[in-house]
Amino acid sequence: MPAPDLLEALLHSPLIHWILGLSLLAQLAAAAMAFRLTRISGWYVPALLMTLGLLAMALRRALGWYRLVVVGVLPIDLLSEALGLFVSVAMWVGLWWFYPLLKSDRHHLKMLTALASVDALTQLPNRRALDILLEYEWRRGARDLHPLSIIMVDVDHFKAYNDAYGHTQGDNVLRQVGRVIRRLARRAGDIPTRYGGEEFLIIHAHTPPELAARLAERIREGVERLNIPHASSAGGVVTVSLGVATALPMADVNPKALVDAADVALYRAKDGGRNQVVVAGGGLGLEI
Ligand SMILES: Nc1nc2c(ncn2[C@@H]2O[C@H](COP(=O)(O)OP(=O)(O)OP(=O)(O)O)[C@@H](O)[C@H]2O)c(=O)[nH]1
Repeated sequence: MPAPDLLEALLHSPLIHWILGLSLLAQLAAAAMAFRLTRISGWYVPALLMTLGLLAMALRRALGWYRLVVVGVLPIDLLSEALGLFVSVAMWVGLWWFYPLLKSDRHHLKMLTALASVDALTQLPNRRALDILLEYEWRRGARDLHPLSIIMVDVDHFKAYNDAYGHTQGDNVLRQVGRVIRRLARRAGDIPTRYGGEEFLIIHAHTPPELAARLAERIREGVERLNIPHASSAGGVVTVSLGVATALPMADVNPKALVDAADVALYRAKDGGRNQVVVAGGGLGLEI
C-alpha cells in the first residue's frame, strides 16, 4: 500500500478515532477542572484564562480531526493557527498569574500549619503538635528498642495564683515556667510542649527513668529558683509538681497509656504535698 493511502487508512481507523476522541475528552476534562478553580477566591481570572486556553485547545483538536477525518483538507488553517496562538497566550498568561498565587498559598499554608502547632503564650509546641510528635517518637522507639520517657509538669495552686495576682500575671508565670522547661530540656530528642492550661509535657526520647527523673528534678528546682511570689503556696513561691513515666514503646500499644501513667504519677506528687517529682512504677506491663 503506498504511504499516503496507508496514512489515509490509519486516519480513518477506529483506533485513531478513539485516540483523537480520548485526547479531546481529556482536554475537555482539563478545561472543566480548570473552570472549577475559578471558585477559589482570587483565582478567578487566571483559572478562567486557563479554561479558555484548554477549551480552545480542544476546539482546535476537534477542528483538526473534523478537517482530516470527516471532510478532508479544508482551508481552515488560518482559524486553526489563530486558535493555536490564543491557546498559547491564554495558557501562558494563566500560568504566569497562577504561579505567585500558588506560592503565596503555600506560604500561608506553612504559616497556618506553624500557628496551629505552636502555643501562642509559651511558643512551645501545642497539644496538637504533641500528639503527632509523640506518635512519631513512640514508633521510632518501637523500631529502635529504646525506652521513651514522659514528664508531666503542673503549676501548683495556679487557680489561687490567678485569683490573687490576676490572669495577666498568671500568663506571665506560664511563660516563665515554659522558658525554664525549654532551657533545661534541650538535649536532642527532648520535646517540651504545652499540654494545656497550666500543664506542660516533655517527651524524653531514648531515655531511661533515672535520667528522666533527674531532668524532672532540675525543672522543679529551676521553677522554684525563679522566686515568683505566691502567697498560697507552701514555700511562698511558685512551684511545680511533676510525674515521670517510662516505657519501652511497642507498636501495638497506644502511647496515650504512657501519658496516663505520667498523669497518675503527677497526681501522686500533688497528693504527696506538691513541689516534688514522682516516678511511675509498673504500668503498660513493662519496666517503667
Ligand atoms: N493565666 C492563665 N491561667 C490559666 C491558663 N490556662 C489555665 N489557667 C488556669 O489554671 C487554673 C488551674 O486550676 P486547677 O486545675 O484548679 O489547679 P490548681 O489551682 O493549679 O491546683 P493544683 O493543680 O491542685 O495545684 C485554672 O484557674 C485555669 O483558669 C492560661 O493560659 N493562663
